[in-house]
Amino acid sequence: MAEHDDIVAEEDRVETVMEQSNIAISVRGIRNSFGDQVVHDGLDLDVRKGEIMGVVGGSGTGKSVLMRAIIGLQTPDEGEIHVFGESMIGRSDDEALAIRKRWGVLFQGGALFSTLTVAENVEVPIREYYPNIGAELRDEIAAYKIRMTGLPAEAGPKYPSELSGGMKKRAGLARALALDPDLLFLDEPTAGLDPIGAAAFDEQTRQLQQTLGLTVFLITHDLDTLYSICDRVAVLADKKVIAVGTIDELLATDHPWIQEYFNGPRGRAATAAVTRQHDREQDRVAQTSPDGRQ
Ligand SMILES: Nc1ncnc2c1ncn2[C@@H]1O[C@H](COP(=O)(O)OP(=O)(O)OP(=O)(O)O)[C@@H](O)[C@H]1O
Repeated sequence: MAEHDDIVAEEDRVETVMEQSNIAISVRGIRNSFGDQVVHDGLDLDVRKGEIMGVVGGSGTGKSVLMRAIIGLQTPDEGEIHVFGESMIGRSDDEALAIRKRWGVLFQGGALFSTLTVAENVEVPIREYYPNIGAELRDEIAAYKIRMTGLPAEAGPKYPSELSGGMKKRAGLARALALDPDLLFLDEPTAGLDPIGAAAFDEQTRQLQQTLGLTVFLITHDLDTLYSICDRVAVLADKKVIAVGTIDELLATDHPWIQEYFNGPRGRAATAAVTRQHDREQDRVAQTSPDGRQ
């Protein structure tokens, strides 16, 4: 009997290790507060490697605070946060450095330095983390990242004030990609963009995620973004993550906020848009495949 228990315990341990090796971000039981205001209490979340995890919730539910806690800008009162298996809480800056180099962050609004050009902004993390890289290589990397995000090369010498909203977001994305990250944090990347610009930004994010094998933690209020590019969605409410899953899985829950959010008029419009897009793609495939010749 004891032997059987040992085998079961060992199997559980192996399963846990394997499961964890597939996890990029693990958050367990965190509590975040500001004075008397408790923003999170007992919040858990796992983000799998290689997925785009959308993070939604009403205004003030603590989506940005959660992101800031994961990247070490906010120290939780309690709980554990692991990124790529490394504990992020209670680490010195030096100890956290190796992990910090593996992520890039696009803050709300882009957060570009207004006195630096786009290229200089992209070079900031390179200067910070790799001070021995020379100016010529730094310039080359910046130019490459700028092109990668769909900006024209001429954007490099421009200042943020000379860019449109969409270009600013792309410049912020180029800076987030400067160190070839494995993990990308995007805080409301399409906020303030017109629908065409937002769809183009989503498409860019999806392409980058697929070609670079990125894991993406994406805070958004944009239903189109959730439907078109997120593999799973985490819903914040009541100081916790109340549900995680594909949109279909979330729709199967009966939480009133989730139902209201995804089944309200905007949710239905986003579903209809995705269905139309899907039908168009099916038609295109049917018309171009030899079997589908009409
Ligand atoms: N530095 C801070 N000091 C005090 N309170 C803060 C601080 N940062 C965030 N908060 C509070 O924490 C709560 C959660 O804020 P957060 O910005 O994470 O919300 P959010 O879900 O991202 O909201 P939104 O969707 O409106 O961007 C808010 O009530 C906010 O006022």
